[in-house]
Amino acid sequence: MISAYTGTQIREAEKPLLDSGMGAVLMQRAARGMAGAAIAELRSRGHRLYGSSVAVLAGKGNNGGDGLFAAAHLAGRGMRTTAVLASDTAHPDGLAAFRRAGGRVVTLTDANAGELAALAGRADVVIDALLGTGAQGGLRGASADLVSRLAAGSHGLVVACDVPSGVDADTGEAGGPVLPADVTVTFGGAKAGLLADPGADFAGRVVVVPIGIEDALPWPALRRLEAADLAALLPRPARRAHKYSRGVLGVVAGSPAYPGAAVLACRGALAAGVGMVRYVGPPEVADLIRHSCPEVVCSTGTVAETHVQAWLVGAGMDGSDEDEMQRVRDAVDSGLPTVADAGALPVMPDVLAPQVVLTPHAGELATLLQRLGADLDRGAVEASTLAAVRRAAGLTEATVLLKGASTLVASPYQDFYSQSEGTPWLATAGSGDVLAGIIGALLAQVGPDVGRFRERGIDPDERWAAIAAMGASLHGHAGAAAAAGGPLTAGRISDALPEVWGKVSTLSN
Ligand SMILES: NC(=O)C1=CN([C@@H]2O[C@H](COP(=O)(O)OP(=O)(O)OC[C@H]3O[C@@H](n4cnc5c(N)ncnc54)[C@H](O)[C@@H]3O)[C@@H](O)[C@H]2O)[C@@H](O)CC1
Ligand SMILES: Nc1ncnc2c1ncn2[C@@H]1O[C@H](COP(=O)(O)OP(=O)(O)O)[C@@H](O)[C@H]1O
Ligand SMILES: [K+]
Repeated sequence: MISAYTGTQIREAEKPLLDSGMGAVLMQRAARGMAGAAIAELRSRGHRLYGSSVAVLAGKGNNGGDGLFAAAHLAGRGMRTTAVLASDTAHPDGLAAFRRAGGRVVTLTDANAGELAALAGRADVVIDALLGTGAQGGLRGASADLVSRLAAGSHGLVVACDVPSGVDADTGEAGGPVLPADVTVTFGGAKAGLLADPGADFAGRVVVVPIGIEDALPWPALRRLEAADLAALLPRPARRAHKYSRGVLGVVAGSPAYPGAAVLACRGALAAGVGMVRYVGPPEVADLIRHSCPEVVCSTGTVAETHVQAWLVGAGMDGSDEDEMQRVRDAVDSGLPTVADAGALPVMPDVLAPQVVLTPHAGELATLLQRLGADLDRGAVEASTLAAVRRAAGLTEATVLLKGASTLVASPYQDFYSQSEGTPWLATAGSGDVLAGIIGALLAQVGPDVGRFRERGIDPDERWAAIAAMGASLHGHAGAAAAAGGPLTAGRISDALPEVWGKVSTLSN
């Protein structure tokens, strides 16, 4: 499990060490770690260290200090180093070390931003150390101008110091121009803003450098399940298992206009190991399901008549069929774990419960939040994904999964996840229906098994968020495997899932 923290959490963990006079030691650890990561990245790209050039963009705070010390280490390894100071002041010890190591120093002004962007653009490595966790808002003035020009032109490898400058470490919001990093070297623990869009767009690969504060870190602001977590949490059928003991998922989905969504959701669920799928809905949709996936048991019954462990509602529903909408409401009212997607979202009661997993994309989340009184549109959700998904979980008391390049999951309590195993090829029609099917299948199988989660350090009351995150992770892994670098159609995510599941679940912990 990857744990990520807010800047405030990291500062609080650092405080006892800073109070005991260890500040310089922490900075040295950070700077050494950053220099090491830059060297490793350069070598992996076939560069020789000696004679390569590095430009460090240094702000006036401790982030700039880290960057200057790291550049001093690189100068000591034979690299040609230039520091672009963003203001007249710089971290005094960092600057002194940099000068002693033979680095060249230039100061940014409004007049020379273009010239210095060109200079930095010619360096083999750019270290972005303008702003870190102490940033208030995005880059401004000449620094913003420098970064805009650098980002727009050609440049070498970009290593961000702690966070890409201008990305809010807590939220991932970007309040101005940001230089996209190839690698972000972050200190003491990952920052939540590196795992949430738009921050994740700029972070590149994230490398965490321990600096000695790790034991003092609190409960993380955001977590990411890794393959080992999936291995521990995914169900395995017992020897005496039968289809009912393995979990049955009820599906209320599809409409005469969108029957395919129901098929894709059922196929996702079947591929995710559920014992049985029971479909209840209009005969036209049931006919297509019978033809496309004969494993599904179809009926026209009510929710009360259908014995299941979990429900999937809403995929491909357009709200035109009142019987279907009644089934959606009944499924949610049943109190069983329920994944509610697409057409179910507009008819959800305002207040739900954590075993209801809502799966909006950004546009649907904006509509949901507007209904609950918030004044924000799709763009505002996309600019502030973590805050938006948290707000939705807080208001609805449901588990909310926000789909996107990074998929965020918020429980209404304190657990938050970000999964990003997928590929942009997953942005294809029907992909979300498959995700709903996978999550529904997991809810039916592992929803009742609180022990499994407790053993993995997950509070049983918070397991719904973990299950949603497991679904997003499997969906991403399967999508990446199926795409294999090329285009993808949604049905192939399900086709790839059993093999991905098999590989992941045999990993040892
Ligand atoms: N506290 C510590 O001992 C450690 C801190 N570390 C580094 O220190 C960083 C935090 O340092 P600081 O608290 O000095 O903060 P920063 O270096 O992130 O920035 C703060 C400085 O920038 C100015 N500033 C804030 N927002 C601005 C904006 N939008 N535009 C222009 N200037 C702005 C502030 O006035 C302040 O002078 C971390 O990100 C990390 O890189 C590491 O060295 C590890 C140890
Ligand atoms: N750029 C992207 N990178 C990775 N995954 C993505 C990207 N865009 C979308 N996805 C994933 O693809 C799925 C799309 O779901 P959704 O928007 O509901 O599509 P649909 O309604 O067509 O089924 C979600 O799981 C989402 O996280
Ligand atoms: K930075």
